[in-house]
Amino acid sequence: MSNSKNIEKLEHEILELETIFELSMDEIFVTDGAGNCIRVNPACQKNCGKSVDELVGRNVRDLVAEGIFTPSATLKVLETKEPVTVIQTTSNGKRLHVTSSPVFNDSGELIFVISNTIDITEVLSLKEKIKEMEELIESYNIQLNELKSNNQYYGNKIVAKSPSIVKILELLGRVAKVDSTVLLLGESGVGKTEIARWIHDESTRKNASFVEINCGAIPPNLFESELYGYESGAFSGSLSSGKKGLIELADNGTLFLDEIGELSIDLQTKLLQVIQNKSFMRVGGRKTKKVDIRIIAATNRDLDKMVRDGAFRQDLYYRLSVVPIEVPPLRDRREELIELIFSLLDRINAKYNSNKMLSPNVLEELTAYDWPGNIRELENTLERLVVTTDGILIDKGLTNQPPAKNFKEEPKQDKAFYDKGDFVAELFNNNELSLEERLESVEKELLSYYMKKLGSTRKVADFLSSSQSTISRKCIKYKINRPKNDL
Ligand SMILES: Nc1ncnc2c1ncn2[C@@H]1O[C@H](COP(=O)(O)OP(=O)(O)OP(=O)(O)O)[C@@H](O)[C@H]1O
Repeated sequence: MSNSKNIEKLEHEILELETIFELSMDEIFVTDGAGNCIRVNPACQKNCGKSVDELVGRNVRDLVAEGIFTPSATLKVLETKEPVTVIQTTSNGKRLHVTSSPVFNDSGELIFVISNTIDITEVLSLKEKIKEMEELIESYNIQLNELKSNNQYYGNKIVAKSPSIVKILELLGRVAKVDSTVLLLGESGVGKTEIARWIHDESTRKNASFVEINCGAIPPNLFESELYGYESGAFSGSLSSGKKGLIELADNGTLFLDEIGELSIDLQTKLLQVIQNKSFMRVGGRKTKKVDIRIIAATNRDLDKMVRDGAFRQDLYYRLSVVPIEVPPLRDRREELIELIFSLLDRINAKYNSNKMLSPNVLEELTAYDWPGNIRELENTLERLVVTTDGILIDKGLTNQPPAKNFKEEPKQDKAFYDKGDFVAELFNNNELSLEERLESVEKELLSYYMKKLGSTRKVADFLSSSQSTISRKCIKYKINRPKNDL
């Protein structure tokens, strides 16, 4: 090959190498054997905030002394004459992975140090986040195991850590074995139903039914047929086979009379007869039936005052309050707030097949809040946090969304539904209607009522213990108006 051809080839190779050097996204930093920068590519600007001109000619000792980067892999190579890798921090906060290698001449003198630098700021910050998350999971696991072992005596479902609840459950554990009637008093959402179920599960009746009657939700004109059942042909529209009432369904088990304070005096009288005689007669029947039931009643009303005001029968009150128990509100049970939060979160995660966790900040916010709506309000709030958070970590708490209202409380006090006597009469008296049509008209009436009252499918689903998708589907089916912003 001629000389000129050789020069041309060399020039081409130099151009090729220079282009690679200039365009490399990773920084290449070259010093002489004394640590003076003789070459660096433009990638240095984003790594340490200095341009090529500001670095070439400078000694690495000065650059380290000025805090432009530290530590220097070049200096270590100058000391050890060996290739070195370090994690470097620069003056503009970047974290760099730097590998430096020595280059020797034929006489073994170190003539260059060549450093290759990769920006790993993002990788390191992700690594730190993963480590934090792992530590968080570990701390939650420890807390969870502690909670589980503390809670063994009361089973996994019911949280009992505060001295007041522990005392109540100890007493009720003994009462559960005998058939004494228990009256559970306390604000709405404090866990009266949960405790009633627990008594049933602890009793010898646990293999028979636990039948819950919400006394405030049964329309008065259906009370007898619901509670006592009816014989075939008892009234037009009744099932030809007759129907067992709730009292009969609870035979050998527990009858839980929730919201007992909502019963009218007339219905109180009927109930008293059942409790006294442990017997009843189906509507349209001729024979009384004996039942073996254990009664537990609950209310958030002041029954004592209702008796004084003549709104509740004194004899029924005495019958029910053999063992009266005042369930304290959540604000007086702060010791078990964290346990409750974890237990409810577990339940909600299982419901949504998710695995969300609370950040320490949100946990702190939840434990500092007063929870006027008690455990149900806490449960609703947690459920909302779970369904509205995208990632696995719930890190936005109450400040961004006010705690869920205690939806169940409001309509329970409202008697508007009971005024629909005509609607109920039509259901029973219009013989043209099939069973399907009658059921649909009840469903439509219920949903229109609660949509008006509560204003969103989510709240109605919550109140009626259904899913939001079911309520939405039924609203569409029955052409029930939904607010524009209904989520
Ligand atoms: N000790 C507890 N441990 C775990 N969950 C609980 C506990 N107490 C209550 N809950 C949960 O809190 C919610 C409200 O409790 P519950 O329905 O028993 O309250 P309540 O006093 O009967 O309310 P209301 O008077 O409105 O009927 C339920 O979802 C229940 O499962």
